[in-house]
Parts: sequence; structure tokens; C-alpha cells
Amino acid sequence: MDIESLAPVVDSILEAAETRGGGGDRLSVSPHSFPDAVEAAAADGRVPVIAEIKPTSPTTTGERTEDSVVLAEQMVEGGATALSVLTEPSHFGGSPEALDRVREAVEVPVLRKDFILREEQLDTVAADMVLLIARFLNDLDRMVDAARERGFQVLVETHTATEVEAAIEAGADIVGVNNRDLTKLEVDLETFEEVAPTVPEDVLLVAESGIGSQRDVERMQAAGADALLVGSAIMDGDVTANTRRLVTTEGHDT
Ligand SMILES: O=P(O)(O)OC[C@@H](O)[C@@H](O)c1c[nH]c2ccccc12
Repeated sequence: MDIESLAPVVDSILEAAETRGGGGDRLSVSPHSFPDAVEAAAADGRVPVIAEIKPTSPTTTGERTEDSVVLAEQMVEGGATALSVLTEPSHFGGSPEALDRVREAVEVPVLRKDFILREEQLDTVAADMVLLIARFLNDLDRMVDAARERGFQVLVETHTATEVEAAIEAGADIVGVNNRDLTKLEVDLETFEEVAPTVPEDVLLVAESGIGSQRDVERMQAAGADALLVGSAIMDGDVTANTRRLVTTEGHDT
């Protein structure tokens, strides 16, 4: 992997990720279907939003200290289609235990958000879906297979057309385009607009990062997003109200 040009904090995240071990036994999960949840949301007029529990991050100040289960329930109340739970402990305040408890508490699919680099790290905690970041995985094909063998649905995160190609070659059917550039940590919604057209129609396409307003939501949907992954704009303030605002775009229908 090319880590030469990454922002220093991303180097540090990867170093920490390299030293983390895996779980014990190989997991076998029976996931709640993410594609079905997206379809159900769209059918009842909700924008399909994956709301992210991210207690802190290198690009935000402050930390949410409420229990993750409380936050999760507020997100579901606000209409979230799925949840994303950070399990990265050293830079995002996440924990595998938080994910475990959230998954017990809600019916919606739960994504494990982490920097997974090796197969054994898939066994740390069960989830309905795992994130695999194309940029960090030379053996993306094998990791996608390894995740599926355990029953996980896989969201492959990309940032460029080349990474989308690698994701499709690896058999990905759920692809995220991250608007955040990991070399500068800057967010630009144009990234999604540029990369989305390279994603085949039959792939479930998720716009990630930097989405804060209903206008951003509409912009991502106009560019082809089937679902949106939102962290900071939901975590910052009233979680239920923030989720509801993004899930209910005005002016779309009638
Ligand atoms: O807080 P934002 O800008 O709404 O972004 C959410 C999510 O996309 C972001 O947290 C993220 C995208 N890819 C990641 C990989 C690891 C950790 C975090 C992320």
C-alpha cells in the first residue's frame, strides 16, 4: 500500500491498526440485509441514511460521551435506515463492545467502521456489514471473500475511479465513495460527483463524508447515491432531530 502521501494522522491510525490483533474464534454472522433496508426506506419516502456513531475523530474537536446505545436509539427514532459504529479505539473513541451492544438494541443493520487490514481482524466483533477500505488493501479480493465467508455484507470504500475498478473486480456489490481525501483530510462533495459515474448501475452506491444539509443530501442523490453515510452532522447536537432533518428532504415529492 502507498502510505507515503497520507496525512500524518492517517499514518498513525494505520500504525495502530497494524498492531491490533483479531478476535478469538472465526465468526459466523447472520446479517440483517442492508439492501432490503435501503429499499424499505426508499419505499416509505425516507432518504436512506446510515447514521454513524463516532464519539470523536481526528477532524473534529470534542467528544460525545453518552452511551452508544442511547445515541443509536435516537438515530433510529430519527429514521436512520442503518447505523455505522466506529470500533477504532485510539483515534475515534470507538469500541467493539459498543457495537455489540448497539446491535443487540436495534433492528436496523449495523456497519462496523474500522481500519481492517488483516483477515483475523474480521473476527473481533460481529456486525451486519463491515467496511473494507480499498486504498489500504492490496489483497482486497481475498478480504472481500474472507468477510463474506463469515456472513458479513461488505461495503468497499473508494475515493477514485481506479479504486472503484478494484472494488468491482473484487466482487463488491455495495460501494462507498468517500468525499474525504485521506492525504489532506479535506472533504469535497465533488469527489462523489466525479467518481459515481464510474460505478456500475447494479451496485448499491453510498456517498460518504461531508454531508451536512438537505441540500448536500439532494446533491448526492442527484449524482446517483442510493444511500448516505453521515457522521459529524448527526453527532453534533440533537441526534434525533439531526437524523430526521436529513432523512426528510423537502421539495422532492409533490
Ligand atoms: O463525519 P462525516 O463527515 O459525516 O463522515 C462520516 C464517515 O463517512 C467518516 O467517518 C468515514 C468515512 N470513511 C471512514 C473510514 C474510517 C473512519 C471514518 C470514516
